[in-house]
Amino acid sequence: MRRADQSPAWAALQAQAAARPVRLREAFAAEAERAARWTFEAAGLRVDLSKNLVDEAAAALLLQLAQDCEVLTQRDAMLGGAPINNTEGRAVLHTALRAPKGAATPFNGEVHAALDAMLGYAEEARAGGFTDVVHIGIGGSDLGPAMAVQALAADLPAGLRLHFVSNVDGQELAGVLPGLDPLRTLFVVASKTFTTQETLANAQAAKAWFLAAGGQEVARHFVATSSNATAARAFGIERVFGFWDWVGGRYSLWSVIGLPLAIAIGAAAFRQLLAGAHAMDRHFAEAQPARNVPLQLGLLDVWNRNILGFGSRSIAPYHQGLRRLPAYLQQLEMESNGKGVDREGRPLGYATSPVIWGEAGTNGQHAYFQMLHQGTEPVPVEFLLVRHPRYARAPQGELAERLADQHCKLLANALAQAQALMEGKTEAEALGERPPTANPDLSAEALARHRSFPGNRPSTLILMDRLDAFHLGALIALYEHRVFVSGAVWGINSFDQWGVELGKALCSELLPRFRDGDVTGLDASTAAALQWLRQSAS
Ligand SMILES: O=P(O)(O)OC[C@H]1O[C@](O)(CO)[C@@H](O)[C@@H]1O
Repeated sequence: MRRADQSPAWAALQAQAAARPVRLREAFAAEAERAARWTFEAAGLRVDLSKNLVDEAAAALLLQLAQDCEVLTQRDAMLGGAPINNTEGRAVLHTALRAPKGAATPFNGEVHAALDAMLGYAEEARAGGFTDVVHIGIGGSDLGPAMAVQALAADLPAGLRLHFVSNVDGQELAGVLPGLDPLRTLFVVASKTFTTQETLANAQAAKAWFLAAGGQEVARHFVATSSNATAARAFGIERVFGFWDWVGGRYSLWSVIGLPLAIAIGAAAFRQLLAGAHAMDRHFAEAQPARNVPLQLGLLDVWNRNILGFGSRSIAPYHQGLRRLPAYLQQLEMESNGKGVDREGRPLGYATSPVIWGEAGTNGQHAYFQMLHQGTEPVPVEFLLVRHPRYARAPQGELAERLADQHCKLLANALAQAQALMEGKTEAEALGERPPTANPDLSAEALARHRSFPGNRPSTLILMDRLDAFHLGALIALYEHRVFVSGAVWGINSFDQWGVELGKALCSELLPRFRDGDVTGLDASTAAALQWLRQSAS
């Protein structure tokens, strides 16, 4: 299997970008079919790549690159259950979690037994008189359910509140507990390993609060989702929903880690989430390379990162329910592809994961879009738009009209931003403008330079009819597979995360020093900070 830089297409892509850079204004003027050509459909999602700096020559070379790097062979190995997480000797089978019952996918029987048990319990909990569910987990054991519960808030039953506690900073838990009735609260402790410092600390504290506040029947009020049932039981939790080592933390929403989401939206909707993801899996497995959306997106990511040199990508969901999507995607992409060596441990000579960041629209517009439009470094932006809003309680009368109008404003803002990034404004176009707030002493030419926009800044539109469980499942699976594709081209293992270990180990060494004040052997900066923090804490 070749690595990206061993493919002849690699150098050809660099040459292509240097010799024939794409100018979007001109490309749209010259290509009547450009929007249609670069718009793809999969599993209910419509993805428009036409405002990216790509052309037919680049597309052909990217497909050649994918072929040389055997991306589709790697895809088939993943789907078939080969141990592609080579540093941990594990298969990577989150796709098996959303395959329908009876499908010829690995572990189908075990998967559906665990799913049925989890969904059966979710329905039990929904009917069990709980008013609050507190989910305690971090990283992949938090971000997926936390993001999805917000995204599907319209499906939550009245009278049920979901809380997510992840940070070891006790202020988060302390902000949640006081509003709770221990007799009507369910705690779900989620940790694949059941060794994670933050989760265990929060779970211990929650249990202590529960007992002190008059809670009884820990077995009814605390359940766990973990692949380490022994540790969960040692912690004192009887009911443990298990899963397998071939489910990576950041790919675990589809497993029992999705329990709080299942409680929030119900078993039927959770199955819809799986169905949406499975529809995307099938598309990824079966669609022709030229129309395969995850493949095309993953290759575009390589083009943007390595050939055009863009160091980050901004996620702009124009949907308040998707406000945690950027955080979710940060883990998905940066923990998966933030690697510096290839699968054999050889250093890479090229960049991997971009920085992923963003904020829900339109809020981001009033914060950092200035930089996106006029900053010195172009940042590809991904706009997510939903045609029909959904509300937990349908607004009535004038409010309904006003909110419908606001939805149009939301969508118009998203399209306008993408347009502005692409079209820009030349100095000549800006020359005649002098807004009342402009300094009268500034020359017309200088002002025009301040008010012009370089344009030609790439963006992608991802559209869907409505944000329901099916479409959310498809969307997340789309992102999972595109991350897989870029990782496969880069020749890296996208499914381990050794980079988180050093900090964890050093934290364990530092923690006792906070108690005894011993700074022996520490670097001067760490020692000084630790001593200062100990003093100010007392
Ligand atoms: O589910 P666990 O084992 O508590 O791990 C939580 C998270 O911690 C990490 O290992 C990183 O520290 C993630 O990969 C994982 O999602």
